[in-house]
Amino acid sequence: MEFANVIIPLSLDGVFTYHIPKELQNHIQIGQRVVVSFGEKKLYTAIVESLHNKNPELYKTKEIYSILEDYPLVTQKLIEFWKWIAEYYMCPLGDVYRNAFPTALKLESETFIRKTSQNISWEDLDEKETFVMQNLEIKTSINLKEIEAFLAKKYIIPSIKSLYEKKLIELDEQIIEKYKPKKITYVKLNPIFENSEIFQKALVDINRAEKQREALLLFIKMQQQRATFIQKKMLVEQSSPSVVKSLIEKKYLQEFQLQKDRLEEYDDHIEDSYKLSSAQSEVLNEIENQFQIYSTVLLHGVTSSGKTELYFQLIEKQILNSRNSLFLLPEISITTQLVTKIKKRFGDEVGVYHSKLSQNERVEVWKNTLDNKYKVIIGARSSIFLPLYNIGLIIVDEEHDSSYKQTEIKPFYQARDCVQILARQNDAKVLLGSATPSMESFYNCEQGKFGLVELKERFGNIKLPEIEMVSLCKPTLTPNISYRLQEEIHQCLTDKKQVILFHNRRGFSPILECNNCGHSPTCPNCDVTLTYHKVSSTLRCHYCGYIMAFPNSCPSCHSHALETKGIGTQQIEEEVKHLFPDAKIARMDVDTMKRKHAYEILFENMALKEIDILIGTQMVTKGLDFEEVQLVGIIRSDSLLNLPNFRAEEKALQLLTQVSGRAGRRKEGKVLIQTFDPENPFYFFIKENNYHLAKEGILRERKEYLYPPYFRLIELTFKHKNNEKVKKAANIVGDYLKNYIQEPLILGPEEGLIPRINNQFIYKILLKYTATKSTKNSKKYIKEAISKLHSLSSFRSVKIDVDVDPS
Ligand SMILES: Nc1ncnc2c1ncn2[C@@H]1O[C@H](COP(=O)(O)OP(=O)(O)OP(=O)(O)O)[C@@H](O)[C@H]1O
Ligand SMILES: [Zn+2]
Repeated sequence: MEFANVIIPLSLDGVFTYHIPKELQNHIQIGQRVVVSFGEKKLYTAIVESLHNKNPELYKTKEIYSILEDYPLVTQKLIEFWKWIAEYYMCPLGDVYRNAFPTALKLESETFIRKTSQNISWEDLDEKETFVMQNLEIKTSINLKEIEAFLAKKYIIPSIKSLYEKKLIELDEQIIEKYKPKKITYVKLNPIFENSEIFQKALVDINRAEKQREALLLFIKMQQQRATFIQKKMLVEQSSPSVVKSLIEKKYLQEFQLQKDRLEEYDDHIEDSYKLSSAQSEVLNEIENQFQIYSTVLLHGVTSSGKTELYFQLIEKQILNSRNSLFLLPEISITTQLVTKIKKRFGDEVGVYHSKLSQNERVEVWKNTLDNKYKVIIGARSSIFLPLYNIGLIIVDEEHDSSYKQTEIKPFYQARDCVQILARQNDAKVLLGSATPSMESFYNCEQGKFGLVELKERFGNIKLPEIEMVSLCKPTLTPNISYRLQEEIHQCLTDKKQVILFHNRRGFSPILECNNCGHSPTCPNCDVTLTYHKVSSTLRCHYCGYIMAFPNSCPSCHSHALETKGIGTQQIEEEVKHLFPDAKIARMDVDTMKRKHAYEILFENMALKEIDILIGTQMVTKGLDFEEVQLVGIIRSDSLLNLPNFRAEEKALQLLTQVSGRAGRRKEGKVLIQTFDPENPFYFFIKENNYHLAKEGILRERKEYLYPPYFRLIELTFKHKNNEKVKKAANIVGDYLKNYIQEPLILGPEEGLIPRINNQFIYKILLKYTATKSTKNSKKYIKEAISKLHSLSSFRSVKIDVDVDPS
C-alpha cells in the first residue's frame, strides 16, 4: 500500500492521508505509531488508521517520516472503539486519541537548540547566556526543558531569543522518546569458572582478600538457593559496594542488565476463594442464568452483601475458560482496599490502571495488556481504552458513581455506557453492580435490555443499620453536633467501636462575609464567592485558582466586622476534638489525602483501630469495608438535596444509602442523620432502607419533566470573553435548532449557573430526545448549527462544548 490514513493528536475530526515512502511500504500496519509533520513543520506521533492506494486528488500528500516500532501499539478493535466514541460523544477523533493513549507514547516535538559555527565572544554574553552556551559546550544539543535545570523559567525564552539573534545557536527539531524502561543490574559468575578446576584455583588466588572470598562464596550460595539471576543490589546489601566492585573488576563476576516492569511483582501468598453463603450462591447462579439471556446484568445488592466475592468468583470462572476480565472502579485511589483484595486473590496476573500512575507505569500497563499478560485488569474509567484482549467479562462496580463520566477533558464519555460497545466487540458479558443502582440501569432492566438480580441480605445476615433523624432546629451541643449525636458517639467509643462522620464540604469556614454591609469577596475572574483557607490565611477561587490575602477590612465598606461562615470538615474536626479530647480522630478529604500513600496509611490505621472517629467528605462514602464501624453520623444532609441538578435527589439518595452502609457491617449498627427538615418525605424511604420505593418516586418525576432515563440530553456550552458575542452565538445556534426541535425538547439559551468562569461568559442550550428515535437527527442538526455559526468569521472564536448524556 502506498498511502496511510493516520490519526493525529490534535483537536481535529477524522483522519489524514500521508504517502508511505518506498522503504517503509512493507513495514506499516494498522495501529502502528508513525511520525508525521502537520501544520508548520511540527512533528507528531500519529496512529495508522488504514492503508490504501487512493492518491487524494485535491492535495499533495506529505510523507511519513518514520515508524517508531515495527508492530502496532493500538489494536484494530481499539481504533473502532475510538471512532465510536468520537461519533457518539460528538468529539474530534484526534481528541479521543489524545486522551486515550499514554502521553509518553505520543512523542513530542520539542524544540532543541544547538551551537552554530559562529565564534563566541564570551565577554558579549550576559550571565544567563553564558550558562546556556557553556552547556552547549558539553552537550551538542539540549532542549528547553533541560535548560530549566540551571535557568529560571522566565529567563529561558529571552536568553534563547537573544542568542538566536546573535546567531550563536540554531533551533533543531528532534524527537525524544520519553519512556525509558527501568533496567535492573544483575551479576553472574564469569563463565570461565563453570570449570570447577579453574574455580578452585581462583578461590585459592583470592584467599588473601578475605572479604572478597566471602562475598564470592555467598554469591555461589545465593545462586544455588534461587536458581535465578542475582540482583547486584542484593549481593551489595549482604557484603559491601567496594567488595562487589572489586569482584567485578577482577573479573570473577560479570554485570549485566535486564529490563524490569516498574510495577512491583506480587509475591505474597495467594488466598483461596471464600465459601459463598447460600444467598450468595443463589445469586451467583442467577447471574449466570441471566447471562444466557442478557449480555448485561444489573446486580442490585445491599451494602455489605458480599458483591465483591461474587465478582471474584465470576473472574475465576473466566480464567478457567482462558478469558480475561476487566474490573472497573469509580476512582481507584479511593478503592485501595479493593486493589489489595484482588491482588491477594489473583497475584501478579492483575494489571492496575488509573490516573495516579506515572507516565512510565502507564506505558508498562499498556504494553503488558497488549502482550496479554493480565488475566484481570482493574482500573478507573480510562482503562476502557487499554488494548484489551480476549475479554470475557466486564464488571462495573458502584455503577451509579458519577466519576464514570469524564467531565473536564474531551471526550466527555460515560465509561459505564461505553463498556456496552467493548462487550459487543469482544463477545463479553457485562455485570453492573451497586447497592444503589442508577435510574438509567433500572430503566434498562424494565425495558428488557438488562437482566436484574437482587441480593437483599447483608453477608452474615446482619441487619441493615437503624436510621434515626435528628432535627437541627432544636438547640445543639456545639454548632454542628447535636446532643443525640454526642451521646451516640460517646456510647460507641465506650464500646470501643469506630465512628464515621460525613460532611460534604472540605476546608474550614468556606465563606467570608462582612457583618456590616453583607459583602462577600468574589473572584475577579469568575462569578463565585472566594473560599477561605485557614491554614494559608487566603481567599481562593476553586474555579480559576485566583488567590488573595485575607483582607484586614471589608473591601466594600472598610468595616472590620468580617466573619467566616459556613462549615467544612476542618471545623467539624475541631468541634469533635473539643468534645472528645481523648479520642483518636482522623480526617479524610482532598486536603489530607494528597500525600503519597495517604490512603494506605489511613486504611491501615482504621483497620488497626488507631482511629476512633473518621471525619470526611464523599470519600468516606465509597466502598469502605471496616468491621468495627458501628456508627455513622451525617452532619447536615440538607445541602445534599439543594443542588441545582435534576439528579440531586438521586445522588442524595445514593450518597446517604452508601454512607449509612459503612455502619454495622459485622453487627447491626446505627446511623444518625442531622437535618433542618426531618419531616421531608424524602427521608421516609431512607429510614425504611427502601431503595425501590424511593426510586419509583424519582422515576415518576423524571418522566413527567422529560429527563433521563426517559429522555436523553445533549448540552451545548458556549464560552467567550465577550458577553454580547457569546449570547448572540448561542441565540444563532438556538434559532437554527428550533427549526427542527421544538420546546419543550429544547431549553435555552440560558446563562450558565455560574455565568462567568475564568473571564469566559457562559451560555447553555439543553436538548432532549427520546432514547429510541432521533439520536442521529439531533446530532446532525447540532453539527449543522455549529458549522453554520463558525462559518461567520466573527463567531469563530466562540468555543462550543457538546456534552452528550451530561451528568
Ligand atoms: N462468602 C464470604 N465469606 C466470608 N466473608 C465474606 C463472604 N462474602 C463477603 N464477605 C465479607 O463481607 C464483607 C462485605 O462484603 P463486600 O465488601 O463485598 O460488600 P459489598 O456488597 O461490596 O458492599 P458495598 O456495596 O457496601 O461495598 C467483606 O468484609 C467481605 O470480606
Ligand atoms: Zn475565579
